Parts: sequence; C-alpha cells; structure tokens
Amino acid sequence: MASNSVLYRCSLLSYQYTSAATIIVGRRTVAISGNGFRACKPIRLARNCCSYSCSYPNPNPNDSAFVVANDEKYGNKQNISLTPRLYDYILSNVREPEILRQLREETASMRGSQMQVSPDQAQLLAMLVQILGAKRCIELGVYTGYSSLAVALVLPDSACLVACERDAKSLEVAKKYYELAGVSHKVDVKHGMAADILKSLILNGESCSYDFAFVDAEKRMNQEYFELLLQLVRVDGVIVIDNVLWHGKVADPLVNDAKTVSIRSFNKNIMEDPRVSISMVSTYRRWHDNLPEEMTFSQADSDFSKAVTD
Ligand SMILES: C[S@@+](CC[C@H](N)C(=O)[O-])C[C@H]1O[C@@H](n2cnc3c(N)ncnc32)[C@H](O)[C@@H]1O
Repeated sequence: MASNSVLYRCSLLSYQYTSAATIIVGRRTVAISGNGFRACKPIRLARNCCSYSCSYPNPNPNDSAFVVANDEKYGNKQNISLTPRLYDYILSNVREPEILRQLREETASMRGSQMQVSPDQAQLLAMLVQILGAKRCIELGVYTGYSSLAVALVLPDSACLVACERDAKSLEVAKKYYELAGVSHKVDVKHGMAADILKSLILNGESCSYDFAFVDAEKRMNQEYFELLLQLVRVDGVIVIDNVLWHGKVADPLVNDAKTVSIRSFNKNIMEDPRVSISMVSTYRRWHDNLPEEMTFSQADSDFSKAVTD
C-alpha cells in the first residue's frame, strides 16, 4: 500500500486500526499508506528482538481477534487485532477482477512475489483513482504490475498511467498482463530509475499535469520522490505512499536501521508539511501460502521488508 497508501491500502472501514496509510490533503492531496501492525506482531517482534508487544496477547492468533486497545487513551474505543480468519473474510469481500487474479497467481511463484500489493489494497487504489476522476497517473515501482493493472483497469480509455520500474524482467510480466487486459494503450511503461523518470517528466513540461501517484519503489528515496511528485501532481491531486509503517518498525525506538530511520524521518516531515493534507491508513498485505508453517502473518511481512530492501 507494502507497502505500505488514499486510502490506498485500506479498507479504512475494516482495518482502521490494523495497518497504516496516510492521506494528505491541502493544496495537494497526498495519501501515505503502508503495512501496519499485524495480528501476530508479538510473535514477529519476538523473533526480531523488537521491544513492544500488544497489551492483550492473543491466545489463538489464527482464529480470534483480540483487543489491542481499550482505554481512555484511545477514546475508550475497542480496537481489535486482525487475524488470518478476519483477513480472509476481508479478502472474500474484495471484487478482484479475473485478470488480476491470474497475474497474482503467476507472480506467486516468482522471486519477490510478496512485494505485490494485496487485492484489498489494489481495490482501494482503484477506488481512489475513480473517486478522483483521475486521467493522468504515475506509479513508481511496478514489479509485475498488479497495482498498476488495478489502476489501469479503471482508467478511461483516454487516460494514461506512467508506470516506472527499474527491473526489466518483472516489467515483461507487467506488459504481458496489460496486453491481456486490453489496457496497454493506457499504460506508458518507463524502464529506469524512478527519480530520473520523474525529473525527465518535469523537464518535459509535465508539471502539475498529473492527478494521482502511487509510490512503491525504493523506500529511502521517498522524500525525493515526494518532492518531485509535488511538482508533477496538480493541486488537489493525490499521492499515495506505500509502507509508511515499515511493518511496525517506525514505532519502535530500538529499531534504527537506515531504512527504518529514513521512513520515520519521512513520516515526520510529511506530518509537519503545511503544503499537504494527510491521512495515515493501516492496511495489511497478505502472507503467502508457500511460507513455512511456523511463519506468521507478520513474519511474512517482515520478509517482505527484506525483499524490498533493494
Ligand atoms: C514493492 S515492489 C512494487 C510492487 C507493485 N506495486 C505491485 O503491487 O505489484 C517495488 C518495485 O520497485 C522497484 N524499484 C525499486 N527501486 C526502484 C527505483 N529506484 N526505480 C524504479 N524502480 C524501483 C523494484 O524493482 C520492485 O519491482
């Protein structure tokens, strides 16, 4: 929505607590999303030697949602965890187009498949694009094309999505699915480094001409992507940034690796940035069926973070 999101990866409705994305609105509208706190976070954190845990450990992480916050600090609202069963329920309420299902299944056997946004996240991205009436969109970090195809499918025929990806091999899969879905004419595939492509769009006189952007590439470049996108996206447009919670690490003061520090710093900058309105939204990325049995929800997510450390 990762990660990480208008409310892009969100079922704002169903997940309000569980994962995170931020929507920023102001002169421009920017949405930041990301993967958030997971149902089994205590297990992952234990394995990763992190410091915090939920206040109400779940006796059966696979089945029962548990209360993670329920006091005055949270307005006496009862926030519950997301469990695999609950997440399956959410997924069973996603209208995933058949072509996206096929792409998801083909990608599942590929290296890095866990990087793909989940069906509910893609549905949210598509809905944001529709609400916005977007005609010109940008995606940074295409991989095999799941999120970009979800967006392209809802764009009108005259619209355009600039899809930026540095990895030629995964782009081949994306292009194949744009063809199969009959949306190739709407997707302008750019093979290269995302920041360079954005700079070339600006030099090409395309400032303020985009309605929507989804950022899902190199996390440490988010600040630079954001500044470039502020030039390219029109006032009242939307920018969605994935993985702003970085699998919960941003909230842990004991986690200070370069990527976490960078994302934490970016989130702080956005929070203080008067140019935009914001909303951070929690979402979840699906684990993969081929993970070892002992791996949990959040361990799968932890692996995702490694996979995108590129
Ligand atoms: C998280 S994946 C994108 C997933 C995709 N949005 C989807 O839903 O399937 C991140 C992608 O960004 C690409 N990437 C990373 N750094 C990049 C850069 N500097 N420029 C362009 N692409 C980059 C990676 O090759 C990878 O395919």
